[in-house]
This record gives sequence, structure tokens and C-alpha cells, in this order.
Amino acid sequence: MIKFDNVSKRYPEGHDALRDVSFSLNRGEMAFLTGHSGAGKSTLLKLIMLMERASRGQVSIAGQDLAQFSRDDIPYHRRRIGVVFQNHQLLFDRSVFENVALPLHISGYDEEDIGKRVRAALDKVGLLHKEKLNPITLSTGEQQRIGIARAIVHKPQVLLADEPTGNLDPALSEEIMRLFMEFNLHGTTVLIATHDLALVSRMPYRTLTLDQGRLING
Ligand SMILES: Nc1ncnc2c1ncn2[C@@H]1O[C@H](COP(=O)(O)OP(=O)(O)OP(=O)(O)O)[C@@H](O)[C@H]1O
Repeated sequence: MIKFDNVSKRYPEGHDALRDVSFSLNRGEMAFLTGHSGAGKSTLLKLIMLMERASRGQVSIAGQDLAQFSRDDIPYHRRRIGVVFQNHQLLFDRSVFENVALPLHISGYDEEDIGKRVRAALDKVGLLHKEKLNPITLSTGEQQRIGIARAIVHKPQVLLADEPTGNLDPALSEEIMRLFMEFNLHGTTVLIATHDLALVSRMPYRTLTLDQGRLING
């Protein structure tokens, strides 16, 4: 589902964020991506989302070489992917419902369909009863779950997360991980970048480790 072949990424200032990275993640697989700060984790996720382009090598998603995608193809590509960030990036001038509905509005779904999908996503993260509230009134863990609902509302084939438990305590972190496991059990391919080695060691999943832009295991 996700394939990197000898991928390097050099930023314009000349910094090599990824060096000759090769791995593949099968459809329906779940894995962690770890490594020190600056090791290249976010860069690797950005290449998958087409927020950045590889300098060398090939990144393919579902067998399609991303280098073939033009700017106009990017929205189509992103519809296959859900992304969860550490700082969830919710809008505090809109309700929980509207936050989760945002990607569907952008993709042009009709209102009835949006209602069904948003409620199904909120139900999956256990927050259906909070749909009318402003997310600012929710706890940090609940806000993160809203961010997850928004990431999966369009039923993406691939779910990426960048430090999704970064500011959560261990119990809430486990709860968030259980949600990712559930989506994975339903067939979603999941890749989670995290510093939290203790959490990773308790989970029965493959771990890809970056060190100075090189993949040292995986
Ligand atoms: N837009 C950019 N321009 C130039 N250099 C960048 C850019 N983004 C990242 N870098 C550099 O690339 C390297 C890898 O950064 P990246 O954010 O991918 O690492 P990371 O493993 O996600 O780090 P962290 O865990 O701290 O978020 C770092 O040295 C960083 O300074």
C-alpha cells in the first residue's frame, strides 16, 4: 500500500532529511515510525501526503508512483489518506460536528450524506453526544478523538498520525492507540510517527526506526 524505493529528501537549504529509505507497508498493515527529534519522521509522512516531494527515489501508494501526480491530482490523492496531528488543529469557532464535517464539505458531499458520515465517525470515537459543543469545551483527549474522527470521516485507505499522543497521559495515549487498532482491524493501513517508545514496546506492531534520515530497522 505504501512503498518507498531508495527515497532521499533534501530540503532547499541543503539539509538531507531522508537518505536512501526503502520499505513497504502492506494493505491493512499497521506500523510505528520512531526516531530521535529531527530524524525525518514528519518528512516521511509529508512525502506520503504529497506535502513534499522526494528528491530521489520513488514513493508509491496503492501501486501509483506519486511523482506522476500533478498539483491538480493532489486533492484526489489526499482523499485516500487521513491525517492525525499532535495539535489536532481543530477550529474553535465551529462546533464538533462542523469540524468533523470539514473534509466532506471540501470534497463536495451532499448534506444528508455528510450528516450520516459525521455521526458515524463521532460514534466510532465515542463522542456522538458532543456533536453540538464547541471543541474548546472538551478535554485534551476528547479534542484528539475529534481530530481522529475528522481524519477517518471520509473512510481513507491510509491513516497517518504524527505524534498523536504527544501531549496525552499514558492512559489517554492507550485509548487513542486502541482507536487506531480498531480502524486497522477494519482494513485501514495505519502508520504512526511517535517518540513514545514505552507505548510502542507494549504494542504488537512492526516498528520502522529512522536515525539521521536513514532507516535503521523496519
Ligand atoms: N521545510 C523544511 N526546510 C528545511 N529543513 C527542514 C524542513 N522540514 C524539516 N527540515 C529538517 O529536516 C530534518 C528532519 O525533520 P523532520 O521534521 O522530518 O524530523 P522529525 O523526526 O519529524 O522530528 P520531530 O520528532 O522533532 O518532529 C530536520 O533536520 C529538520 O530541521
